[in-house]
Amino acid sequence: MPSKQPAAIHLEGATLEGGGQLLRIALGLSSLTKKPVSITNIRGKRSAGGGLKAQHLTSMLWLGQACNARISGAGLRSKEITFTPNPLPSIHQDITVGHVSISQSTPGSINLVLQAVLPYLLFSGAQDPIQLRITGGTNVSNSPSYDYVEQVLIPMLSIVGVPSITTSCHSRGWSTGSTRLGSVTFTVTPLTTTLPAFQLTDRGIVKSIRATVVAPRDSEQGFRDNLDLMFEKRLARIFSGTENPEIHVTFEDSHHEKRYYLLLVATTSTGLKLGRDWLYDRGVRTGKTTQVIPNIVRKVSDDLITEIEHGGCVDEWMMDQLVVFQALAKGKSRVNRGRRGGRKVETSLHAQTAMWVAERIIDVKFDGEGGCEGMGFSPGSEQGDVEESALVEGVSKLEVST
Ligand SMILES: Nc1ncnc2c1ncn2[C@@H]1O[C@H](COP(=O)(O)OP(=O)(O)OP(=O)(O)O)[C@@H](O)[C@H]1O
Repeated sequence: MPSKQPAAIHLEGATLEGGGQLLRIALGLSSLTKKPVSITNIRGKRSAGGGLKAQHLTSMLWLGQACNARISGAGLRSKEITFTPNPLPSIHQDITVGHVSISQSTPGSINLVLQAVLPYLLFSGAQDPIQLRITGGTNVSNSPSYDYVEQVLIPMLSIVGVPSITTSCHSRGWSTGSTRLGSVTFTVTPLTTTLPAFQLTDRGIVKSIRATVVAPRDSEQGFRDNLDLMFEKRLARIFSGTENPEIHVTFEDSHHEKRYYLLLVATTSTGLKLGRDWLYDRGVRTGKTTQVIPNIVRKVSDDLITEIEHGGCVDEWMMDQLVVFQALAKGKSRVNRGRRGGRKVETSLHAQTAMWVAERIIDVKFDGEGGCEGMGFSPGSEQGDVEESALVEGVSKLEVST
């Protein structure tokens, strides 16, 4: 006999970090497990009233289509949604044919859309690589840049056992001062078996640093000189214990006087990546650029040294971005977050939020020390609570009501 559809799991959107990440993780896990979720007070800790921005709405609509969900409340600035995946087995046609295209008409972060849909694509049960093309912003404040995703996130996912993800950036899109959108293709190889538990416990020593600068052409020499000076002064702190440290600097013209971006990535002897960056895309006026470059170099190198000196295996951003994979992996994964001032590095608010959401939607528990016994999600499996639902009959395509 068909069982009743379970009540939606309610999440208060202002909890902990109270931003868009709560929604992305909730919808990603709901789409996979088929458990309905309702979120109220969406982005309740953000200014300007919160609610869904275009980036969040786009991600939700795509996930809704992918898992054949019934959605209520889908609209810009909406503060309340209910997302009810169709529990019947299905795999979206775009995934089966291996081409997914997600277009944004504003420079909303491409990489946050990726964050929303990646777990679904990886665990979809698809057999072949999927080309995922997303338009929007590649370098957007308060989000992972394209460069961070390529140089830190993807290598770290590979270390934890996620199959190959390759990227190709067709054009950059910045969060201000442009109508030009960026465009990136990610080629994602889905998992064919459960993701095994992973152990990020041994940090090793820093062997190399890569500096990526994207800035106006006439600032290239200034960046190179300031980076040289910084490495000279801080070599011992960055490369403590390394005999032949490697430093690579790459420069790309941002073609705009107000667009400055610097990413520093440390690679350790155990292959781990720690990254810190700065996006300076406004408020730079001619004549003041002499101050901008040293300030950016100082800020980013200070932040990277803080990450290096805690001795942990992840930087602040990676800490929350790995949570969903720990939750879905099979067995106990551990992430060493390092120590600062004689105490363990605190769980970031973003990471606490991701854990809170995962614990509410799936049966996992984080131990507060970087450990979690994951649920062992099988790619393509139907893990919702509903056996067969009469209630969702007729839901064969995305339904959106505002
Ligand atoms: N400089 C950065 N490098 C890498 N990742 C970053 C960086 N800044 C933020 N992030 C990541 O971006 C995500 C931001 O989530 P958050 O909820 O704050 O964003 P959002 O969807 O833009 O929502 P909101 O507009 O509500 O802040 C987190 O996963 C965080 O780790």
